[in-house]
Amino acid sequence: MRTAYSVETVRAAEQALMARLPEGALMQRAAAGLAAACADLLRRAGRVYGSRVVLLVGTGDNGGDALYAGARLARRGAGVVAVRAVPGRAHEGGSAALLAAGGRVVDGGESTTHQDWAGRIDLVVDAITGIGGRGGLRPDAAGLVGRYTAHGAPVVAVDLPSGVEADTGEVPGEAVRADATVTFGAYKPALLVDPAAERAGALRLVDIGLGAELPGVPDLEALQYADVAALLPVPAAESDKYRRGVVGIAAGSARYPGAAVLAVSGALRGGAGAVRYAGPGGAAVIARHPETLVHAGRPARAGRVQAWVVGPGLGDGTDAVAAVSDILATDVPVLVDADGLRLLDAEVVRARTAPTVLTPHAGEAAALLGARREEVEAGRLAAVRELAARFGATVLLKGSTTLIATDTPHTPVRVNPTGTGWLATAGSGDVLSGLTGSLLAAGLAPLDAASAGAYLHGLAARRAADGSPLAALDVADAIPAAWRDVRA
Ligand SMILES: NC(=O)C1=CN([C@@H]2O[C@H](COP(=O)(O)OP(=O)(O)OC[C@H]3O[C@@H](n4cnc5c(N)ncnc54)[C@H](O)[C@@H]3O)[C@@H](O)[C@H]2O)[C@@H](O)CC1
Ligand SMILES: [K+]
Repeated sequence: MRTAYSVETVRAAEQALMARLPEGALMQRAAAGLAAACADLLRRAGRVYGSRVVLLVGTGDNGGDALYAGARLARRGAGVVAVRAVPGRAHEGGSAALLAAGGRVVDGGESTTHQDWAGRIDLVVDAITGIGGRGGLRPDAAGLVGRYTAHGAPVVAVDLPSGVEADTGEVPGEAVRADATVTFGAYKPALLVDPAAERAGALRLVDIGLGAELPGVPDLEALQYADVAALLPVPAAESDKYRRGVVGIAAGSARYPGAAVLAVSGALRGGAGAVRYAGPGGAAVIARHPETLVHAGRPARAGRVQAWVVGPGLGDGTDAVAAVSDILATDVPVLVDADGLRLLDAEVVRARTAPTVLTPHAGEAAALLGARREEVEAGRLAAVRELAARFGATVLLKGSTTLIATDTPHTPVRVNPTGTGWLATAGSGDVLSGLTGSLLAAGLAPLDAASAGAYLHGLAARRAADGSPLAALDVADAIPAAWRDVRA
């Protein structure tokens, strides 16, 4: 499990650890890890000796980390120039160390030899702000970043790309775009949540001994292969199709019969023992998936299921309204997606005795919150938490970073690490809801079903796309391969 902690938690842990260590020890650990990461990058393109490194340093400890790391690189023969974002102000001990190692310290506006390096810089280290940064880069700092990154040298961010909001992943103004980020002690939420995360590049976590001081429950967590493998249902010797779980799908309409086929295609690969379809798309479903149990009438009369999926392609006619109300009235877990979300009443969802999972994209989430789509995209973490609280539900917010939150206090928000831009294709959400519903029917808890579903779906999409456009059914067809990857 990859975990991330808020700034407040990281600072508290650092305080506790620092109290037991000699002055400056933590910064030295951070600097050693940063220097090693920079040296790796320099070696990949050539060698450390004789390379040219520019450190963009702010006034705080983030700059201090870079200055001490720069001193280490200078001692290995790199040419290192620290450029101060604020004239005359940078971490004193770090500046002295760099100077003593043969590096230089200059102000942003100064005309010095390092400017002749333009186009010949091997590495830019961004250390303007770390967890102490607020409100996007200030204009002079942004100007400095623009000047030194214009020639395309690789950029390594220290702790965080400067200008992003550490706790939320928001990017309120100008921010650094890094090729790699070397972070200390723990991941911060911004490193896992877009739009900040896509500015961080490859992540490297440096152990500074903070682990024992961090609380057991993080703010965010991202499942990895082994975590997903442990969640996936495996049929026991005595299992039969009913014991493995039956998932009901209420999707599709005369206008959108394809949504029924897509949701069923996801559900068939999700571990439930049988898929029951209720709605007007039965003929299309059977034509593609003859193993489905179809029912043409209202879901209430479709027979017993262990979980329902309602919404994809349902439209907003009287049948759609009836399907949503029938299904929300049941005492089994329900996943509501797409058109179903437009017919939701928060009070009805809150009053349910069994769990409810909502799977909106940013536009649907915005409609549920009464906000603008851009607001949801800019503040994904706040949006998913707010929706979970308002509806008393588990909410999977789809998008460039898919997030899953529950309304249970002190439960980390899950970040899905898989996926591909090619997944932004019509019908792929229908496959995800079928798949996740199937995992619910197989007995996974809502948070686990949603996060394992998103993980498999993203992995299947990567396999199916392999660098080319894909269709939603391709994603469904690749789910078994993704499942095998995870369990391998
Ligand atoms: N606290 C600790 O124990 C450790 C901290 N470390 C480093 O220290 C960093 C935190 O240091 P600080 O608390 O000094 O804070 P930072 O160095 O992250 O930033 C604070 C400084 O940046 C300026 N600033 C804030 N917002 C700005 C903006 N938008 N544009 C330009 N300048 C801005 C502030 O005026 C302040 O002087 C961490 O991110 C990490 O890199 C590491 O050395 C490991 C140990
Ligand atoms: K930084």
